[in-house]
Amino acid sequence: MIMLSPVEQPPDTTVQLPGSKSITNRALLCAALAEGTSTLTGVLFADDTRAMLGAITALGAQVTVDEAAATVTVRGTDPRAATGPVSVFANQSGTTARFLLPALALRPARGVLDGDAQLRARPFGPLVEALRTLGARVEEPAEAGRLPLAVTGPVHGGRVPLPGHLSSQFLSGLLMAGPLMRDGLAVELTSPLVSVPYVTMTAAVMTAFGVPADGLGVAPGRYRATGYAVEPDASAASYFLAAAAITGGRITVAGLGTGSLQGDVRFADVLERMGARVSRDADGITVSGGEPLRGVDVDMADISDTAQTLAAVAVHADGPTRVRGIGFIRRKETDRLAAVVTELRRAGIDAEEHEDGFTIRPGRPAPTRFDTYGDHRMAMSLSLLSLRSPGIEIDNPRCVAKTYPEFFADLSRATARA
Ligand SMILES: O=C(O)C1=C[C@@H](OP(=O)(O)O)[C@@H](O)[C@H](O)C1
Ligand SMILES: C=C(OP(=O)(O)O)C(=O)O
Repeated sequence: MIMLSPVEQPPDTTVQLPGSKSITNRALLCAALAEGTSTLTGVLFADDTRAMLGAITALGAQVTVDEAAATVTVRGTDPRAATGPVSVFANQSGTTARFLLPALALRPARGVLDGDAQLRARPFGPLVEALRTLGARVEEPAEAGRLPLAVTGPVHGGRVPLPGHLSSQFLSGLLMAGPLMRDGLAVELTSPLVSVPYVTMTAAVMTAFGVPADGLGVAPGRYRATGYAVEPDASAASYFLAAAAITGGRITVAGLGTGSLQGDVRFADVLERMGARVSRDADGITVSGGEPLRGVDVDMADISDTAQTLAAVAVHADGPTRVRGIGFIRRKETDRLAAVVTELRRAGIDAEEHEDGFTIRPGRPAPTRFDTYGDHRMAMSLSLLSLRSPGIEIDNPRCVAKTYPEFFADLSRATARA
């Protein structure tokens, strides 16, 4: 449990955040599949990226880590030449699991993929079906469409139908393995794609490793080793930008410029619509207190990792906030719609769950010990309620280690609290 106290004065600071989880895990996988040795800088070290480091090592890549310098070198491998069985444990990491399964399917040997209980509860069915269509044998020893899974390739590639409404990670994972498939890959989406900017990010990272890709297909080819600088994490940035909006202070997130690959930088646009003052340049994003915050009606299907952050901001607005388009976040680390509404109600806030989102009405949070459901984003978002209200406690705060082990220390420093 961690107890947080309100800020004494609004922050006025610049923060340097750890590297993007999503970009780190893409760059690690592309480097692992590349010819030659790549050097990645600005790398995130957290549970999710450690899971990916373990996974690419199991694939046969040679990895050297310099955590203090946030640097990893990766000598790539060709999984198509693999001989023996391997097993990969993705822990709680959706990206690691959904990106690794297609990579394991490149191997002409058996690969087993598993994760912890939280990840075992998340869907893999569309990926299982797609890999079968592409020529792999997939065993589902527990439950259909759930981890653990065992895959034996090699996949030959070609055309494949894929639903898009559950997660974009299936598409990203298939695309990254695509160039190593004999026939390349052409995906036909059978339902609307969620989290679209993450697929654009996938294509951008693939292109940086020498394989031009669009968001739906890729020709056969090899990745080339490269030097790659990972941007700071834009989802992590949402907590700091929200803190500035809630307190009326100023926080600049360095290194997240207008050219960012991460869709979640658009969380700042939502704050701007709520009345916060936002400025962006090539080096960073700044939020500084503007007018009193207004409620908004917003579709967050592209930036759903920031929906819980917005719920915390919405508590401090002067009218209701309605968030739409994110029914699929019920299948993340927890049912995030139910969790955020349940916890805000626990603090006496008027919050309502909808099939596709939630409505939050402003209020003053009562002293509350919040449950986090083992979801790092519940912990990080709910901690923002402490900025202006006393008596806020967060249960199991260590769950932030999934993507941001130093979150509480960094938030305390940025908002000048002990
Ligand atoms: O591809 C990625 O890096 C991610 C895609 C998103 O997941 P979905 O596509 O499942 O929404 C996001 O929530 C997750 O944190 C990271
Ligand atoms: C949903 C998330 O992660 P993943 O799907 O990569 O486990 C997240 O980081 O909020």
